Amino acid sequence: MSHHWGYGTNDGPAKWADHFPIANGPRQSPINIVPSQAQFDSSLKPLKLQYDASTSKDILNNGHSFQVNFLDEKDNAILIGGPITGTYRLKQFHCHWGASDDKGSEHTVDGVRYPCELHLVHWNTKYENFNEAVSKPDGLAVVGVFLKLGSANPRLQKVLDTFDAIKAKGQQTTFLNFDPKNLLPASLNFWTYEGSLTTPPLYESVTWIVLREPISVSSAQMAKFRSLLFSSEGEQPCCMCDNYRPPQPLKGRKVRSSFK
Ligand SMILES: Cc1cc(=S)c(O)co1
Ligand SMILES: [Zn+2]
Repeated sequence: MSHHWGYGTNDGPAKWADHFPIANGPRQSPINIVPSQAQFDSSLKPLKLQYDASTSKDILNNGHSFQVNFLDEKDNAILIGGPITGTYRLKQFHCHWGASDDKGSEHTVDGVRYPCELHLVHWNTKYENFNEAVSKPDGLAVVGVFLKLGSANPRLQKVLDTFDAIKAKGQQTTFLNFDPKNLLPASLNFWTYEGSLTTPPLYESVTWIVLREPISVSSAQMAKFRSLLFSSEGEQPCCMCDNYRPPQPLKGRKVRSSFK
């Protein structure tokens, strides 16, 4: 049976180890990235996000975040190159954000927190499907993109415009023809390290690819993220915010960079 977990005082990140002991494992995420300690690796290939024929399906409030789901029966939207070998398919993207603009990202850079972090989740097609891949050491590759306070982001606005239809946990609405490539920054320079899901079950199955260049988000757009609810319709409304896990111990892991 899947155990209830959340981001509150009684069920939040500090309590996750009670039911998911891997929370104290050797390759947990997120981490604080220290650029001066990252090692440039010239063997890293350029990152390729081939999303041309991406087929978004719907957008869901799953009680932890919003999630845009993609058809992944074919190689419509794939990730190749970078630190990975083989082909990984885009399954979904979601975000983590704060109750105020001074926090919200999961990864930090020299201790700096962004108001929001976007995760594009891909699974290794050497496995049958996402559910097979999600628990394997080389099962997933997640591209992380920081959102930095600034001008309003018109591409992001298309996602935010669906939020009134998915305000409560369990609500879902059709969301077709959205190309997440439009959410990427100009530069695909990245840091990479071996880590985990940042939510239970916290499987240590993720090759993390964190882009150095953030994309912009306005304070008003951040307020729209916070209009979502953790709670279901009819329950006491609980604002969906601070749905981020703080940085975890590096435990000797190396962070590599694709740039000098
Ligand atoms: C599969 C998956 C990955 C991440 S990073 C998350 O937050 C939830 O689910
Ligand atoms: Zn995530």
